[in-house]
Amino acid sequence: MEELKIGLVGTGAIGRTHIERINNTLQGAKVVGCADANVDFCKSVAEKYAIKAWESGEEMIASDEIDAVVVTTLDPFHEQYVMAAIKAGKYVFCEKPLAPEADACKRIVEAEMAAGKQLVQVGFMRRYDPGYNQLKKAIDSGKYGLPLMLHCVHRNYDAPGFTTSMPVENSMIHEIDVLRWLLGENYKTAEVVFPKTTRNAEGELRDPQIMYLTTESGVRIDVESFVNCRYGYDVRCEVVCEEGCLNLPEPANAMIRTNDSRVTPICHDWSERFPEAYNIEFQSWINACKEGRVDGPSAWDGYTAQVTAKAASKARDTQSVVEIKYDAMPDFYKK
Ligand SMILES: NC(=O)c1ccc[n+]([C@@H]2O[C@H](COP(=O)([O-])OP(=O)(O)OC[C@H]3O[C@@H](n4cnc5c(N)ncnc54)[C@H](O)[C@@H]3O)[C@@H](O)[C@H]2O)c1
Ligand SMILES: O[C@H]1[C@H](O)[C@@H](O)[C@H](O)[C@@H](O)[C@H]1O
Repeated sequence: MEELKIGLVGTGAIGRTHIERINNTLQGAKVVGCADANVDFCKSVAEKYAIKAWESGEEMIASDEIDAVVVTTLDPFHEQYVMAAIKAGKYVFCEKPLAPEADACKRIVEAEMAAGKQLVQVGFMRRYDPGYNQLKKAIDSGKYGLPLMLHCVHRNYDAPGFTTSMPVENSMIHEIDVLRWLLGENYKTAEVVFPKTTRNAEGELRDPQIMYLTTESGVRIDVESFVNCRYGYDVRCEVVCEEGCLNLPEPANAMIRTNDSRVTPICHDWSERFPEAYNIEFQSWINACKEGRVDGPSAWDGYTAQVTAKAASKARDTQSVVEIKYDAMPDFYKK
């Protein structure tokens, strides 16, 4: 296959950054068509990139003008387009979370298994971030002993429209996935506590929240989510091992002397913090599709992450510690 022809559904904030990277930075693929519930806006995006605007995502996915699909709609609408791609037998990259309900993720897993071939990759891009990869290499080297505790922070400048379930199910789901990948084990229990709520939280949103996870071997993790921190985008991860402490590197920004102070700017949002991770993630997805395989986070990883998130949500709503139960991984997903 020469160039992979991609149809993208969901021309919002991240959808547009993915069109930009695939068409102007990466190699071997082009987004040739797009669709969105907001048809007029979709047309303006299509015009900007000189690609075709479709009125229906499903029709675009079924069409033979498209080889592969990218889904970047809002979370509740991922399932319908992922299912349409599976039905059409096409590779599909779906932004995280795979779906906001564990049952919906399970339906996708079942549909993919019934199709007889892995087609789905989930957008857990932190697995491709050079910083997290440095942590993984250091842990796997064994030089510092076993990881005992992880202290993590995930702060967003703001989060319009967020409800109380979203810090876990939309935001900390990144940590749920990447820490499971980093440590190579599943979780055993979850707990979520509420510190004092910020005056910047909209409506009923409880923000910040702290999620505690324990792994099967007993590693203890705390993740602070503060989605209205009002100073920038801040992602931190410290892994405390038996004989050493590993810290996620922060992006290198020049220190500036100005106005009687020394300032080191930090990122404003995900697009500034993780551009390399998104580029590596997509280049590797494109290459794998062209070689006829999926080698990134699978539908099973998407399902497992949402099972964990739902347990954490239950823990949050009941203010108790909840034990997490996973189904056994089907052979279909074993590498
Ligand atoms: N990996 C990351 O770091 C990262 C970063 C940002 C967003 N995301 C994920 O990407 C997705 C989109 O987020 P966003 O920030 O771009 O949101 P957004 O609101 O900017 O864009 C969402 C788009 O989906 C469209 N849409 C809604 N319902 C639809 C439907 N039924 N059919 C077709 N289109 C529909 C909307 O019109 C909008 O254009 C979310 O799932 C989010 O969790 C991931
Ligand atoms: O959808 C976004 C995205 O996944 C970001 O990476 C995360 O920091 C935000 O909290 C989330 O709302």
